[in-house]
Order: sequence, then structure tokens, then C-alpha cells
Amino acid sequence: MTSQVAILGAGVMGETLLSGLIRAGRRPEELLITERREERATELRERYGVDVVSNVDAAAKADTLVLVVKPQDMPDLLAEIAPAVRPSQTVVSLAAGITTGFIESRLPEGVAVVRVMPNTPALVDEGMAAISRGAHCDESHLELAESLLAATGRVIRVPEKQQDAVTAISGSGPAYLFFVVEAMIEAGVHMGLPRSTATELVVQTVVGSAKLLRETGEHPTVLRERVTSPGGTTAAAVRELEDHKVRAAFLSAIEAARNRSRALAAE
Ligand SMILES: NC(=O)C1=CN([C@@H]2O[C@H](COP(=O)(O)OP(=O)(O)OC[C@H]3O[C@@H](n4cnc5c(N)ncnc54)[C@H](O)[C@@H]3O)[C@@H](O)[C@H]2O)C=CC1
Ligand SMILES: O=C(O)[C@@H]1CCC=N1
Repeated sequence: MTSQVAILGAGVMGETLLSGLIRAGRRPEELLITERREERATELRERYGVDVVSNVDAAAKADTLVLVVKPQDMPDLLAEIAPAVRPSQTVVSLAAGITTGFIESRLPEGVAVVRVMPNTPALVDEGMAAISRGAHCDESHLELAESLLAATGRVIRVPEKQQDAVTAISGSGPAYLFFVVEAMIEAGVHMGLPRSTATELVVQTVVGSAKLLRETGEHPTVLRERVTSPGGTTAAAVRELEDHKVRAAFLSAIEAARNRSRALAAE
């Protein structure tokens, strides 16, 4: 029998993982999904050729259970699957804020739980995921989680106490960058550029800058200084950003995300 992976909750992140696993060569027969919304289940069954089953059937059949429901839906999902879960299975949770202890305490004793924080660039195989071990994990469980996430990008291991900060940085991070992109496009439109021109300029600038950061390994300050000619345009812009406390706003925003992650398990 083939080793099966079930994705429980196939919304944005569940589909991101599902599509990545299929791109990486997993056969639809090796995958199962569960989804509360019927029209969404039909859509994914047609798009990927995977079986859609109930949560209990997924828990009974699959070797690996990947939990991708919202943190607020996690208690009900765990209560539903707990009677079918066995200690030979591995449970991988992608939910923000939900600790391995929270999951372990609601499943049979001894089940290995791995906590993961992924992000949406996984959809184009440029994801960043951080994984942490629960109380009953050994190296094989971490490697299993790594092999799932490596299908869609990079994976690092972090102690679980860092996961709320990771969530605030790389989990939510794409949204901050899209926010900056929106603002830059808007600025171009304000100055009279056609929206399509502004969009092309901004998107390629973001992609190019990301590539420059990664490929040179230079510190961002050094790269920024290279763009900033004395008395020039960039210096004028950066001064405005500092005057408007954009750096401080990022610090507060990311701390707010970290605090929200901490609070989610208590809801
Ligand atoms: N969207 C993102 O960028 C990221 C999301 N996450 C985490 O992934 C999880 C899911 O987030 P999204 O995909 O954005 O939310 P979503 O709302 O798009 O997906 C959740 C899906 O789970 C389904 N669902 C809820 N309860 C269910 C149940 N009992 N049985 C079966 N299906 C059920 C819903 O119908 C929905 O399709 C969250 O815990 C979130 O913290 C983590 C990192 C990034
Ligand atoms: O906004 C959220 O709660 C989820 C977790 C990280 C990204 N999206």
C-alpha cells in the first residue's frame, strides 16, 4: 500500500500545498483532501484528480495528516479526528498560533506532531517554511515534514518558541510586501503613469531586488546605500520614509502579528 498524505482543510494554504506536492511528482492516489465547503471540494477534485473524503476517513486511511484549517476551527477538527488517530501516524499542523502541546493534548497519547509555518510563495515553489518538533517527534518525523514542505520551497528548523515570531515575519510577510507594492503602484499612477506601466516597473523592481539580495548575500543596508546617490532622488525619498516613521511602523506591525499569533490558540 502506498503511503498516503491527507490534507485536512483545502483553502488557500491547503491548495498551495496540494498543488506543490503534485508539481513535485506525488501521484493523486497518494493524496487525500477533506474540505467542509462542498463546492470547493468539487473544484479541487476536478482540478487535481484527488479523492475528497471525510475527516474521519482521512484520519483512518492516511499515514500523514496535514491540518490546514484556521486556528479557530482546530478544536472541532481535532475532536472529530481524535478517535481515528493512531500513534503510528504523523500529524503536521500549518495553523498559526496553535502549539504542538495544544494538538497533542487533544489526540491519543504518543502521536508525533510537527508544527509548520509556511507562506503563500509556495504556490510558485519559492515558499519559506519553518518547522518545529512536538514532544513525540524524532528525526524521521521532522524529515517527513521537511520532505512535504521542500516540494514548494525552503525549509528551516526552529525551536517552537520562535514560531510566533516566524509567523509574523515569513508567514504574514508576503502581505507586507504586497502592501508596499500596492503603495508604489499607486504612487506611479498619482504621477501620471499608466497603471500597467507602474505595475510592470514595480513588480520587476521587487523581483530584481529580491534576487540581488539573495544572489549577492550583501546586507540590505549596503544595497540601499548603492542606490542612494549623495543629494539624489533616493535620499530624498528615504528621508520621507524616516520622517513618516515607516521603519517603526514595520516593527510595531510585526510585533502585532506576533502577539496575534500568540493569542490565536486561546480563542
Ligand atoms: N494563507 C496564508 O498565507 C497562510 C495560512 N496559514 C495557516 O493555514 C491555515 C489555513 O489558512 P487559509 O488556507 O488561509 O484559510 P482558508 O479559510 O482559505 O482555508 C481553510 C479551509 O478549511 C476548511 N475547513 C474548515 N474547517 C474544516 C473542517 N472541520 N473540515 C474540513 N475542512 C474545514 C474551510 O472550508 C477552508 O476551505 C490557517 O491555520 C492559517 O493560520 C499559515 C501560513 C500562511
Ligand atoms: O494571517 C494569518 O493568520 C495567516 C498566518 C500567516 C499568514 N496568514
